[in-house]
Amino acid sequence: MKPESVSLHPLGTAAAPEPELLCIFGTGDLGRSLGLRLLQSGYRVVYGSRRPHSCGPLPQGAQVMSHAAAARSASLIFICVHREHYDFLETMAPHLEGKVLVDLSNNLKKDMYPEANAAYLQRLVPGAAVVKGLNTLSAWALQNGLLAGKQVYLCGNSAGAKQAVAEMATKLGLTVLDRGSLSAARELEDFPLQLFQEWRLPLRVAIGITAFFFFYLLIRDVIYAYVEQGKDISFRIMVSLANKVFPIVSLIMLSLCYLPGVIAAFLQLYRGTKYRRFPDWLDRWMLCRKQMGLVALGFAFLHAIYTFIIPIRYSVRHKLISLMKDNKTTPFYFDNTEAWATDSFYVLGILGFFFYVLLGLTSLPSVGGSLSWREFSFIQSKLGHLTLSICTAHGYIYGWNKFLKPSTYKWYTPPAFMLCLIVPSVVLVLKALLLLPCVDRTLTRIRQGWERTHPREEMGESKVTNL
Ligand SMILES: NC(=O)C1=CN([C@@H]2O[C@H](COP(=O)(O)OP(=O)(O)OC[C@H]3O[C@@H](n4cnc5c(N)ncnc54)[C@H](OP(=O)(O)O)[C@@H]3O)[C@@H](O)[C@H]2O)C=CC1
Ligand SMILES: [Fe+3]
Repeated sequence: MKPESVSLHPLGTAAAPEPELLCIFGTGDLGRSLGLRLLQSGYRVVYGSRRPHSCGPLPQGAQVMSHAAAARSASLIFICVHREHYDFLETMAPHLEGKVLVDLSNNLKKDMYPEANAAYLQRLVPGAAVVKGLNTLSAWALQNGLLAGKQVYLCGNSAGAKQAVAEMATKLGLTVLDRGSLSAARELEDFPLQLFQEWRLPLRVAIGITAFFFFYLLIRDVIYAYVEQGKDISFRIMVSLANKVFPIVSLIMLSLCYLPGVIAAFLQLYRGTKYRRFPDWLDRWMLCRKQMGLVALGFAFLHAIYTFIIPIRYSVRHKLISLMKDNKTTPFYFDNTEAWATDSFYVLGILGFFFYVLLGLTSLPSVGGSLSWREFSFIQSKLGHLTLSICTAHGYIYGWNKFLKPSTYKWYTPPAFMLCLIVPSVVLVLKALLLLPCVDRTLTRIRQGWERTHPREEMGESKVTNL
């Protein structure tokens, strides 16, 4: 029997379609990095350049031609040229008829031009479908392949054109978010200009608290010793003073993460509804809680590291050795209470830091994303308040025997650690009030949509409707 004929070609090779050809105008930083990434994702790339023969090194495998020739060969064109040079595209308009143009341009500052770059491009080339997007990427991220899961925005008037760009972006590993029509282009162009937007408030608060406590401690510790005792202990600025400032800032910042939640709860209780907007300042505060927490964690890290180096400092070693040499060791009786206090102080510090790190880890998108909403809110709220309680207790135990000593109040001022306990204590007391069964029940009902209507408001409203 004759055997059945078998194809000697590997499966599907003969039928494999040629990879799609994409065009890039501009052989600058962005053009080159984007081309490289597209080639690595399996596309073919053709560059359109003013100087096809002298445009410098391009990614291996890419072709380079004049703008017109490159535009003819592809249906999707990335415009990697600064807006200032877009005018050449007007003369190119006949070659760009029916093409999808991706505008990746950014400006140096907001409102530089009366219209968005993408709208300007659409006006220059009315026959093309302009899509604004990918402009939040950087040439550096493209070059180094740091794209996985990164969110990019698109907008444009043609659904088909947006679909084509979205498919390409997904293939690069990006997550695409459609922001609607081309009228959103200005908003998209403003995104890259927002420099660390969510970090500004937390950083400003952290710098403010750090500066205040640094000078407060400088006056109380260093200047006081110089003026009252004639001692120069300015070297303490480097470690002792810094290691007092860091935990203080950390604890205050941590409590500032939980204070807006507590204020919001009281506001909801007072208003008897959750359907009224919070004041703007509270909204803004709530939105930067994660950043506040991370700044707090940073300062806690510094405190932990600084604490480790204390025993190896020159001044500490000097003090110990001179005590031993002079044989001036004062009788050192064992005090059980003191032992309990110091051990508890260290243990609370360690536990507090451990929960702090746990909180920080759950704020990472990769970890937080794997948790359900209940798990996430349990960790951020219950574990958060537990961390705050432990760290506050750490602070109280630090000063347990100092509160009543007159020598603590140099120049009639309270020590810094006492001041820093005010905000966390207030937060914890308010939180404890919210946990009272009667308050908690009402708050839970409000959060489930129940509303306490004010008879006066009702009357007012009915009066208005009667008029
Ligand atoms: N660099 C980045 O990380 C990012 C840049 N962008 C945006 O991408 C665009 C390009 O940026 P970038 O690549 O950094 O800039 P470059 O200055 O590195 O490159 C711009 C390219 O535009 C072309 N070009 C310059 N002048 C003209 C002209 N008169 N007419 C026609 N083409 C011209 C040139 O290519 P040729 O000589 O081949 O014609 C040049 O290489 C900008 O709008 C920028 O805002 C957006 C996101 C990130
Ligand atoms: Fe501490």
